[in-house]
Amino acid sequence: MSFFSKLRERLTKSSARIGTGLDDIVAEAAPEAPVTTPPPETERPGLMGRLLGRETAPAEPRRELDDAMLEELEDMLIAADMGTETALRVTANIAEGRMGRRIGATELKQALADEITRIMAPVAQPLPLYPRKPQVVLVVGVNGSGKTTTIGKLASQLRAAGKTVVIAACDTFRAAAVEQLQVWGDRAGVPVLVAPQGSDPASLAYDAMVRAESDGADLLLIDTAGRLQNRADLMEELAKIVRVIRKKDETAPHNTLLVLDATTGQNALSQVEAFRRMADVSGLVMTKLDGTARGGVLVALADRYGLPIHAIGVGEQIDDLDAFEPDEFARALVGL
Ligand SMILES: Nc1nc2c(ncn2[C@@H]2O[C@H](COP(=O)(O)OP(=O)(O)OP(=O)(O)O)[C@@H](O)[C@H]2O)c(=O)[nH]1
Repeated sequence: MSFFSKLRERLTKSSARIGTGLDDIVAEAAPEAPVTTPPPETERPGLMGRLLGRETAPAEPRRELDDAMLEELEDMLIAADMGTETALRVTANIAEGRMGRRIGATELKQALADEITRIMAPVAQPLPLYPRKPQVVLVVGVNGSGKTTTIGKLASQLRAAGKTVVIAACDTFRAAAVEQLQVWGDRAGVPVLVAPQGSDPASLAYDAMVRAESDGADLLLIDTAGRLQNRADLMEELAKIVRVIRKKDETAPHNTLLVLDATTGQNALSQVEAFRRMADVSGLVMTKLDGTARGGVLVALADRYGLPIHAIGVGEQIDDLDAFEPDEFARALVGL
């Protein structure tokens, strides 16, 4: 099943479903109100249909767009993790030119999808690849967000594109994390540099730079620890990794990817804040979009930070990393 049908399925099952929410908002005031405006061209039967006397589908319920309806819309978008500021702005834009008009759920969904696409389009950018060798990609994020999995998927895609890749397992604190990365490295056919548990991550990062340079690798992907609860330690650890890799290449790291778990909803926003304070985050990977109805948080993230979304995780398998397609995402999110 494709990601978007998976996402759509989740959204229709979930209590946070935007599409059904929009249907409900329109239906709420619709039954008593007589339909005074003709249905739009798209809802009228075509010429052939009229000639052949085909039945028209029953007219869609409509509701006059007023302040009360806008407020309901705003509340629903906030409940769908879009964040207050973004929900307000999106609602205001939808209202423009439509106030006082009777509108149906399809028009409302289309208008919302257009707004979401407009916000998301600028952030849909694949990971930029540079001629510089090795291109150093520092991968940050809290434990469990999907860093290891994402590095494995990314390494596999880069290899398939003909790039040579080296991975450094710089979360030396957790033996399980290192083992897991080795499994992913094997799957992707990419060497994984490891160090004994508890050893200095920065010294491993340095060794990895030496190895990547001597191998002539195109990219070095560096996994890091994600213990946000020890923020000061983590900040120092990341700063030290950056310091030592700059001894080999003062322009490194060339990308700092923040991996975010989409199922955490609004929490993703505070993780962006925290990691931006610790590292020069250059782009995002949103994982677990296959398992959530909280995709609205991507809109809030894009609207607030404008950080590129390089890829989305849509499952646990090696090829479950997709490019982010704003239009398809918006349509799936609103249930079109
Ligand atoms: N459904 C789904 N699961 C994912 C996705 N990405 C990662 N996971 C799962 O999320 C869990 C955590 O992923 P990891 O890659 O281990 O996360 P991590 O950030 O490296 O965490 P640590 O190893 O604890 O540092 C694993 O069970 C993954 O299989 C995704 O896109 N979709």
